[in-house]
Amino acid sequence: MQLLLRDNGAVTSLSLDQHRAAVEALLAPLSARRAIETISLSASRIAGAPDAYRQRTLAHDVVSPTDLPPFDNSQMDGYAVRAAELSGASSDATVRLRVDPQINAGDTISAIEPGTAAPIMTGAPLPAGADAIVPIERAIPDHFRSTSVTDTNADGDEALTVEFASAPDHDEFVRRRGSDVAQGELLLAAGAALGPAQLGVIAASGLTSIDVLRRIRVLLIATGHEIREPGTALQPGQIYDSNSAVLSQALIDAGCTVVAWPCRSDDAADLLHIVEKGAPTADLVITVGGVSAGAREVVRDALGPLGVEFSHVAMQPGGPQGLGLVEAAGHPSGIPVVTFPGNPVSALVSFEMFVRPVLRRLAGFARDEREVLRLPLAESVDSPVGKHQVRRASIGTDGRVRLVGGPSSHLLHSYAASTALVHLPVGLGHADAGDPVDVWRIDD
Ligand SMILES: Nc1nc2c(c(=O)[nH]1)N[C@H]1C(S)=C(S)[C@@H](COP(=O)(O)OP(=O)(O)OC[C@H]3O[C@@H](n4cnc5c(N)ncnc54)[C@H](O)[C@@H]3O)O[C@H]1N2
Ligand code: MOO
Repeated sequence: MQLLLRDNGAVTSLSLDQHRAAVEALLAPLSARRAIETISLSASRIAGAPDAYRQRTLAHDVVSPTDLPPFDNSQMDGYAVRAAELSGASSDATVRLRVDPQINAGDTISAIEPGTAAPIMTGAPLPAGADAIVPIERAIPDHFRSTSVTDTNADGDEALTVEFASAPDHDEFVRRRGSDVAQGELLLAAGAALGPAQLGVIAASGLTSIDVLRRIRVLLIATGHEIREPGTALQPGQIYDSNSAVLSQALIDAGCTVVAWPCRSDDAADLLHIVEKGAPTADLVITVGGVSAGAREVVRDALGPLGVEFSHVAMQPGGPQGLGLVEAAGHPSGIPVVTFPGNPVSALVSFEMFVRPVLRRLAGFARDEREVLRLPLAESVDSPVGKHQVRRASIGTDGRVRLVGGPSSHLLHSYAASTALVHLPVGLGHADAGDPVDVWRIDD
């Protein structure tokens, strides 16, 4: 690996917007490089392997192979009629029609004779000759009768009949073939996120496989001599690795796949080994920890000489940030590397602020940014004037926002108890109870 694009320079100070723009520019080429994969579709597959279908976006436009609905059919349980035959019907002058055989959903397409009405169920094919449906509630009688029942008409003929006291409009309660989407029309556009309705319309059209964008593959490297895997015994001074869990889940939620490969060492060679081995099958490397001002900072020591540039962003938590392109096998232009600070709250806030929106845009989600609410504070708050501070909070039933825990970036438990992030921008310094602040909901 060698230095690409960036020089290993001194730490620069950046505004939040400057770092956001830098991350966006670094990751932008990922959209052009994304491979396509074909996934098979069926309800049993979706239920059996839900992860394969979650947070997916279409690689190409999909054209409908069929009309939907595929044939004219009834929108109501009722009678299929010729509307013109009932044009004079009123409560004073009802029109009586002979009842044809019943048509159920799934029956083949039949026909009605003039002067007849066919009992028809919702979704059943409209018989030839009919051009309107009268719901059963508007027929006399307002319930279906057995074919063994007969009425005697004025001529003395015995037949099952039905009366109508009003005239339907032409096409009333008829669902015309192709009225949802016609064969050859765009079924779903490239980039469409596949939610329930999108997967449903693909199934309705009879398609059994679709091309989707391959997920962005992230090599996630939590670092630190002190971190250990939960479930193993801790020596004094060691802690369990929470950042691997925090960011794996955050990345999966953003539509990525993750290889979490912690570096439980402060030795730059160990980190470089992980990058070298993991990068060929990844699109993006995210490291956590090892970037501040300590005597040994594994990320800074290992990746600084390779071109990753470290800066201090005017944000708290999440001040120490880094990014760059690092040469790696399988990446002719270098693999993008984003480095987060190690405090777990700093790492997750960094992800929220800089990476989540870009990854969601790359994944094609219409809602890439968090929803911003403007809500009054339930209490006064102080913030560092020169920094954009992000506090953890919850939204009360009174619509006021209550801070959860203090500003320190080790308070992961407070984050876990929060439903919102509160933004206290550069220059604010102090806000009183009742003052409005920008709030992101994070409880979706
Ligand atoms: N003299 C200075 N000290 C520090 C500065 C500074 O500017 N000058 N910045 C502080 C800020 S702000 C932050 S944030 C941290 C960032 O430090 P690092 O990115 O180098 O992270 P570490 O030192 O490796 O860890 C910080 C903290 O987080 C814990 N940690 C790390 N990894 C994990 C993990 N996977 N799971 C759970 N907890 C983890 C680690 O034990 C430390 O307590 O630096 C400040 N210092
Ligand atoms: O900026 Mo550090 O991320 O506050 O704790």
